[in-house]
Formats: sequence, C-alpha cells, structure tokens
Amino acid sequence: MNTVIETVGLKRSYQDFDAVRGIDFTVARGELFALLGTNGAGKTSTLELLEGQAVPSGGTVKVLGRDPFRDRAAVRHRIGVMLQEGGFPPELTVLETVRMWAGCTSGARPADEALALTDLSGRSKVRVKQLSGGERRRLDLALALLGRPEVLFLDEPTTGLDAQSRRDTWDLIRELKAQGTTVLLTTHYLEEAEQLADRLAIMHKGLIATTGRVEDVVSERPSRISFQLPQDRFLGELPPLAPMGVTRHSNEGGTVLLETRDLQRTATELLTWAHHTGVALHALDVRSASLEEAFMEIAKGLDEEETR
Ligand SMILES: Nc1ncnc2c1ncn2[C@@H]1O[C@H](COP(=O)(O)OP(=O)(O)OP(=O)(O)O)[C@@H](O)[C@H]1O
Repeated sequence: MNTVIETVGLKRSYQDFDAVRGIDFTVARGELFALLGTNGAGKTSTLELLEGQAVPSGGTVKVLGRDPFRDRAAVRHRIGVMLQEGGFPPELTVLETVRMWAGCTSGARPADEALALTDLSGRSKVRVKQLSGGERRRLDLALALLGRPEVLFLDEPTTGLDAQSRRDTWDLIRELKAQGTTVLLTTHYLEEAEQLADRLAIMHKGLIATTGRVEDVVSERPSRISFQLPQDRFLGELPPLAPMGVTRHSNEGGTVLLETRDLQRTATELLTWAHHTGVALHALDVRSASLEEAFMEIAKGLDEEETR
C-alpha cells in the first residue's frame, strides 16, 4: 500500500479541552476516505492537523511522507485545501479571485479551466459578495483544485449546495479520483459518503468509533423486518425465531420488529410461514441496515456507555 496520509495516536487540545483524543488511520494513494461524525466530534480539528495548519498536542501525522506542519514548504504545493468557510475579498469578481489565487500557486491550472470544472464559467464576472452560498462553495473548490493537487482535503464540500450541484460536485470528485487524486473529505451527508468513499471513519467525541469500507461498517449492524399481525394471531405462533436468523425481537402495540443478520433467510422463512398459514402481514417493511442506522447506533451507543 502506498500510504499518503498516516496518523498515529493523533491528539489536539484547546486549552484544557481534548477535541481529538488519539486517532489512528491511513489513507492510500488514490483512495477517497470520508471522516464522518456528530457535531463537534473533532473532524475539522483533525483536518486542520492534516493540512499543517496546527501542531498536534500528541501523536504524529504524516502527509506524503512528511510532517505537514514542520515540512510545510515541501507539502503545501502538493495538497489542495477547501476550508469549511473560505474568506474571499467580497468586491473581487469570481475570475479576479481565481486569478489572484493562481498567482500564488505554482503550476496552476488556467483560471478558465478551474471555473469550468466547478461550473462557474457563467459567473466569472460576478462579484464574490453577490454569489449564493452554494456558488461560494464551488468557488472554494475551484481554488482548492488550482494547483492540480495530489491530495485534496475537502471540509463539508457540498454543504449548502442544491441537489443538482451536489451531484455535479460528486461527479467532479469522482473524476479527480479517477485521475489518481487522493481525497479526504468530511461530510454530514451520509449518502455522500456512501456514494464516494472507499473507506470511512465515524468519529464521536474525539475518537474513531468505527472505520472500514461502507459495506463493512453497515454489515456490523442488523437488518430489520417489521409487520403487524392480525388481532387473532400471536408472535408465539411463528416458527422458532432463532433458527430463522432472528437476533432480537419485540412486539409493541401490535407491531412486531425482528432484527437479523441474515435478511434473506429470515424474510424467506417469515413469508413462507405467512403463505402456508394464510396470515396477512400488514404494514410489512423489510429493510437492510444502512449507513445512517450504523451512524445513529454508534452515536447513541457511545453516549449510553459514557452515562453508565
Ligand atoms: N479554537 C477552539 N477553541 C476551543 N474549542 C474549540 C476550538 N475549535 C473547536 N473547538 C471545539 O472542539 C470540538 C471539535 O470541534 P470540530 O470543529 O473539530 O468538530 P467537527 O467534528 O468538525 O464539528 P462540526 O461537524 O460541527 O463541524 C468542539 O467541541 C469544538 O467546540
């Protein structure tokens, strides 16, 4: 594996508050790694350490084999950074902003190319202060792409974008990845991680709660089947639940909920039973585990552990 980003026991504290409490992860060349987490989990604090904007309080971070803070001169021109809130001079036009930035970037793409990539060509003469929130995000991205970076750091790149712009940005990120760019992004949109990420980490209160490929993180969670039995039927009439693959069950207010790690087997056996006994399962809902459920359970589970 050609490791491009590596953190070991990485920590960041603000005065006496530990925002990042020792995290380890690696990102290989050409990979897209998504950092997810609840508000205040420590994503931006981590990203800033990777970008060389701050010194860790503990542990180590390497980007392209170097310390991004100490070896800033060697690393800076090989990375692209899209901050959560880029600050631009409000009176400059979009084109002037890109040209100004290009002047400080070695080997910059032509300004027109950066604007075309981010679908801002039609807005080049508009002053920055007149852009919508979504257009500003795209201008941020255009600037991050100017130096044809090997590694791209994107902090919530599609926040504030409408559905179409979000999908266009995903296409652009996929294209950059196909060209070999390594991408680390933070996002609150779980669908974004599902669409783009090769691997992800879910952070909670300064720690990584789980990490892996999307399917691995999701497969740790159970799938669910829920339905209502007719009033003259009882849960006990079903075949034994454990051999059907059911790991947990409940029956609240007439709604039966079955959890299973073998959705196909459980659903098949349930429907076969219903067919043979002539029972109608009302409001039947069969649902695979999703990243959203994994996320919610992790956040909830860790909170419960802390309050114990
Ligand atoms: N400069 C600072 N001084 C003190 N505390 C800070 C500072 N910056 C961030 N924090 C705190 O550190 C914690 C982590 O913040 P961070 O911005 O890294 O979280 P995040 O995961 O990016 O959150 P969000 O999803 O809300 O953007 C939060 O509790 C935040 O209040």
